[in-house]
Amino acid sequence: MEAEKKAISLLSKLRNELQTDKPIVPLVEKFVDTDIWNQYLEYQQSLLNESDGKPRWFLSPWLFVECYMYRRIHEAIIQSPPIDDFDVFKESKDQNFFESQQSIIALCTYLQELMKTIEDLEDNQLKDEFFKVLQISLWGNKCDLSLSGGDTSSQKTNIISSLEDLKPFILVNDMERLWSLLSNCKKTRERASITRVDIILDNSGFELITDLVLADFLLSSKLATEIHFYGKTIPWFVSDTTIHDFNWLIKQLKHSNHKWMSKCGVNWENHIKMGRWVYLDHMFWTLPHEFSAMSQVAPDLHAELQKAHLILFKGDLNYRKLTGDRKWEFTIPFHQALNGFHPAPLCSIRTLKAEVQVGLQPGQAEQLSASDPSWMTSGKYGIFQFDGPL
Ligand SMILES: O=P(O)(O)OC[C@H]1O[C@](O)(CO)[C@@H](O)[C@@H]1O
Ligand SMILES: [Mn+2]
Repeated sequence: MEAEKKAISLLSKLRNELQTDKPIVPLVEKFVDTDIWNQYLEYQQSLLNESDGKPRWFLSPWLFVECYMYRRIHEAIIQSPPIDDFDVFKESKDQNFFESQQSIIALCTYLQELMKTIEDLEDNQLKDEFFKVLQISLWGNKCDLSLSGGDTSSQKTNIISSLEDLKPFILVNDMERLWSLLSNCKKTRERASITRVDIILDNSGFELITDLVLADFLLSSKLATEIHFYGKTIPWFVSDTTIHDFNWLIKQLKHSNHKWMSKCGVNWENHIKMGRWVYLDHMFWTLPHEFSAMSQVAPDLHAELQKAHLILFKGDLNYRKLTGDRKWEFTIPFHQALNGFHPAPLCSIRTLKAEVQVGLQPGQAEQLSASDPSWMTSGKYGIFQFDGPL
């Protein structure tokens, strides 16, 4: 109880700093990333003129301040042993999973049915199925909890039957290019050589299920032979996946009473055991840096990603970090907005929740603004935006 009281008082202090636009203060508790965070704060300070004073909540870049808020929430927890490994968002993440049960059952059933015939599918049928699981994973990204302030945001309808109706909401659609890349890898792959797809995960609960369905499909269709998943080392943006969420979810499936749900759980655990699926994390994903800084700030991670044949970045926050969260012209090429970040061919799979979007056709953004003013932030629109081999 003493620890809880302490954490709550630290969190109240944080809320007060935020609400009254106080200066952003350095982190105090020693942790693996403390020095890097404090250096980044100094860098933000260096961008200001003398007269502008200190970085502050209402004034500093949103990407930085929003990441900092989640890192300070974590600081309040690690400063309060013995509850220093408590995940303040765990309850809402689990709730999202349980509330999405029906959709999860539908997905697991769909996947297991597909598995029965996958070996016999013609190329064009396989491509159709690939596009389906990609779209499932895209719309799975609607269900994050940070947009709703942690309120429930689960998937209650059957996503598979909605795919056709949702197609007009895909603003950039590079699915064909993903197919070309992976089907080419499959055709030209020598025996025993590998095709590795890395998935930079976003939210736990329903979205994670959709990502695992995609990952399982990639293996079963032989479009890939190995999947590396990246999650977060600390609770992040309410719903993001940590190793505990990842393991918890697979266990939930495995022990489910539903035949196909538990089959998925068993298969997925097996993928992990056999090393076909590898879960990794790295502190870089919970730093405030944009991805073009990765080769400098986290060269080991950058070198690791270079070994992938394709990297899929799930979610809105990853898109903001890919593009540096800048006020880009809507028509600027994605490649340019990446600002030199290209460890391997990569694709953003994201529903739009923040005001950054590049690579649109001339006039497309203007048309959207006229017909649907909240198009950039409602999560209603989505993209598959690919930056191919150089
Ligand atoms: O889980 P996702 O798709 O990264 O969404 C997180 C997004 O939600 C917000 O926290 C609130 O809209 C954005 O700032 C952030 O980019
Ligand atoms: Mn998220």
